[in-house]
Amino acid sequence: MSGHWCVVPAAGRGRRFGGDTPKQYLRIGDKPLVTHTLERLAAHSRVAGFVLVLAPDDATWTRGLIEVLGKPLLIANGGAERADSVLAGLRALPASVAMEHFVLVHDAARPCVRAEDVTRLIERAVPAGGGLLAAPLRDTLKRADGQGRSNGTEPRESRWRALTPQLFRRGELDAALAAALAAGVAITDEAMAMERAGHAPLLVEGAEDNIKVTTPADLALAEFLLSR
Ligand SMILES: Nc1ccn([C@@H]2O[C@H](COP(=O)(O)OP(=O)(O)OP(=O)(O)O)[C@@H](O)[C@H]2O)c(=O)n1
Ligand SMILES: C[C@](O)(CO)[C@H](O)COP(=O)(O)O
Repeated sequence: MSGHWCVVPAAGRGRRFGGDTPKQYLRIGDKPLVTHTLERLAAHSRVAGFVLVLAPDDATWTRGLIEVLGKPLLIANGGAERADSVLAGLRALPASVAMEHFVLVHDAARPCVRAEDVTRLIERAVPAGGGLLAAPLRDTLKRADGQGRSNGTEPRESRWRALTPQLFRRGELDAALAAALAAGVAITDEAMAMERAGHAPLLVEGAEDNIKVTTPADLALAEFLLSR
């Protein structure tokens, strides 16, 4: 059974997190957040290797930092936005990864991803032509008026929160991201670029605890989740 390479965007600055150290290099226990993410994915039998996308000036953070057991790890330079970084990562994949082969994209900032969710995504999204882990919205959704008050309630039926990994054919995702970036469209996940290109990504329900570390409170929650 063949494996899938994974592009891991890790070139962000963590502005919402604050502080001088980009959040992906903050330590949880004895290792940086990004290493937890890579090791969790590397333990999955269907993950073949990684392209880790780093900010060009992050070399000092990564020296000797990333030991991922037993799987190839390539490095690519990230861009201004996450979508730029993901496209750079796709273009750094080995030539052995054919354009029709499915590749995973997973945020470095999501260290709690569950192996069974990655398995479910691969098994369901490959036959469907591509898809993403997502969680159905279970809270009531309010629309803010800009002055800190609610001025309405959004329908939550058929509303899902996109997670990662997301899984698409290398060539189709490259083309969709390149087209969206060329058109100046602000793309926040791979599925958005694929939707814009006319695809219908499969929503594969994933665990709510596959959190993205965005704020200090998220880091504390990730530390708890990883300690279980
Ligand atoms: N130009 C960018 C921006 C983000 N990312 C990565 O994409 C993932 C999700 O992005 P986010 O959580 O927004 O991280 P930051 O962009 O660092 O956060 P902020 O928006 O608060 O600066 C992270 O692993 C981040 O490192 C990236 O590779 N390249
Ligand atoms: C890709 C993502 O994690 C799906 O929810 C999210 O869009 C990333 O957003 P960010 O602002 O780049 O963290």
